[in-house]
Amino acid sequence: MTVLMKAPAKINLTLDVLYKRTDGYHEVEMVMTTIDLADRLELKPRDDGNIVVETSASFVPADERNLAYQAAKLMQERFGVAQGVSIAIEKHIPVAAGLAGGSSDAAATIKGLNQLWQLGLSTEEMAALGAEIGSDVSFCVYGGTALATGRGEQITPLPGPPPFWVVLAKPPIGVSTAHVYQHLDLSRVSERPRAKQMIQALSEQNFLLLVQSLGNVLETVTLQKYPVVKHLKQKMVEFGADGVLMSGSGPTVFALTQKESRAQRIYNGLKGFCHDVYMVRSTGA
Ligand SMILES: C[C@@](CO)(OP(=O)(O)O)[C@H](O)COP(=O)(O)OP(=O)(O)OC[C@H]1O[C@@H](n2ccc(N)nc2=O)[C@H](O)[C@@H]1O
Ligand SMILES: Nc1ncnc2c1ncn2[C@@H]1O[C@H](COP(=O)(O)OP(=O)(O)O)[C@@H](O)[C@H]1O
Repeated sequence: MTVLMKAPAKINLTLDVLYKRTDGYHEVEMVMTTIDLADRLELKPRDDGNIVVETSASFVPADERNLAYQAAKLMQERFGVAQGVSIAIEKHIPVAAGLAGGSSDAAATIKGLNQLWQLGLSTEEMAALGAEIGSDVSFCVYGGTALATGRGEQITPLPGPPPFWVVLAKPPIGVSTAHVYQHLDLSRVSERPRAKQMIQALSEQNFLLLVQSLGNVLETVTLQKYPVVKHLKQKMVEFGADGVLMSGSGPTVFALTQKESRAQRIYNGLKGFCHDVYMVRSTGA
C-alpha cells in the first residue's frame, strides 16, 4: 500500500506576540490559513523497520533533521510499530520562508502514517503529536483556517475566508525563526494586529475587512534587518494589491486580491526583479 499526501503551505493573516514565556517560547495569537501551494509526499511501508527520507530539494536534509523523519520516528516509538517507512518528499514550498513547509511535511507524515499503520488517531491526537515536533505542526494537521494560541499549538478552527488570490514573493534570503523571535522588541510595535476583527471578517466573509485586519508584529524585526522585504511589499501595493503582509517570521511576503487579472499583474510585475514568485488561490475554506 502506498499513501499519497498533499502538504499545503500556510500564511499568517494576523500574528501577535503577547509576551515571552519562561520556557523561552513566546505566547502568540495568530490567524492562519492554508494556500494552494503544496509539497507532495509518498509514503511506502518498509519491513526492515527503517525510516528513509528522500527529498527533491538537495539542500533540505534527508536525515533525522528532516521534520517528516522526526514525525515518523515519534509515531513508530510512541505506538511500538515494527514497520518502517520510505518517505519521498517533492518540495514545492520554498524552504525557511515563513510558510511552514517543513511543518506541513511533518503533519502530512503523521496523517499518512495514521492511515498506513492503521492507528485510528483523532485529529486532536495527531495535532498533539505534531506539537512535539514544532509549534506550527498542529495547525498543519488541522489545515483550513484557524486561530492558533499558546506557542502556536493550540488550535481553534475558524470559518474559511472568502476566496482570494495570493501572490507570494520570497527574496533570496533565509530567515531563522528563533532569531526573529529573539530580537522582537514589543515596545517598538506601534499597532497591534487585530485578531478579533480578522475573525469577524471571516465570519462575515468580508474581504475588505479582512485586508484591513492584516498584521504581523514580526515585521518589525525582519523588515528592519532586510530592507528588500519592505521593498517587495511596496512593489506589491504599487502593482495593485488590496492587502500585503509578511508571512510568519518571513522573508516571504504576500499580496491578496480577489481579482485574477490584478493578481496576474502583481505576479508579472514582481517576476521582473524577484526569482521566487507564486500566484495561487486561498484554500482555507
Ligand atoms: C513564526 C511562525 C508563525 O507561524 O512560523 P514560521 O515563520 O516559522 O513559518 C511560528 O510561530 C514558528 O513556528 P515553528 O517554526 O514551528 O517554530 P518551532 O520550531 O516550534 O520553534 C523554533 C524557535 O522559534 C522560537 N519560537 C517559536 C514559537 C513561539 N511561539 N515562540 C518562539 O519563541 C523559539 O526560539 C524556538 O526555538
Ligand atoms: N521536510 C522539510 N522541508 C523543509 N525544510 C525542512 C524539512 N525538514 C527540516 N527542515 C529544515 O527546517 C528549517 C525550516 O524550514 P521550513 O519549515 O521550510 O521554514 P519555516 O519554518 O520558515 O516555514 C529549514 O532550515 C530546513 O533545513
